[in-house]
Amino acid sequence: MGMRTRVKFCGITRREDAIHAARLGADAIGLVFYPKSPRAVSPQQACQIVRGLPPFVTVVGLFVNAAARYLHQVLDRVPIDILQFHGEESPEECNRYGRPYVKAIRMAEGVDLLGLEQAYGSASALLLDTYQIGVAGGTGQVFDWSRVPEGLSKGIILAGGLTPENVAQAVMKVRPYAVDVSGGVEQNKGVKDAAKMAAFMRGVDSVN
Ligand SMILES: O=C(O)c1ccccc1NCC(=O)[C@H](O)[C@H](O)COP(=O)(O)O
Repeated sequence: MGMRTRVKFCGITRREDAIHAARLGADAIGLVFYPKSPRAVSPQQACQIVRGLPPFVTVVGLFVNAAARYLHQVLDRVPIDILQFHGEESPEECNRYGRPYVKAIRMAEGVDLLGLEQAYGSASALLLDTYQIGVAGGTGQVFDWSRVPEGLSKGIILAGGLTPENVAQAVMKVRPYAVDVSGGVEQNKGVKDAAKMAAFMRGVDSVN
């Protein structure tokens, strides 16, 4: 049996969704600190969401080209375990906070993943997300999974348009370290659907 694929539920805005994620055995929840996102949370909301979360559920703080000052403000207030940079942050910027981080790569045409893996050598993992002009992330669209090259040495976090229906196929095809989902388990933007979250976990477990 191979290693179990980790699961991250991203764009959590309600405490009950965070607790449900933990009960289902999710490995991580993502909080979006990007004011333009419909799933954005303030530091205060974030603290309420993670309060009472059981241990060993990783809290990921997602930022898009954020000012260092804002990022420090969030880190001072919210117990974040790992940063996710979802914009055009350079490796130097990602390293500036002395915290583990994941770098999101939008799968635009011609993207050189092997080169990016070298450039972001200090990243814990690369997160691969769908490229859509003018949208920073949370597109709800899949990209062509066959574009993930073999020979990457870091774990891949697969994102972009995953759903309870397609996640098993995605895991079989890409064999990622983890899968990351937002829109595919929502009722409305920012509001997760408990049944869809459970179905998503079952989809992942069906392959492991
Ligand atoms: O969720 C957002 O609104 C968002 C905005 C800007 C940058 C990133 C954003 N979300 C990132 C994610 O939630 C994940 O990449 C997600 O797994 C992909 O989203 P989805 O296709 O909806 O599953």
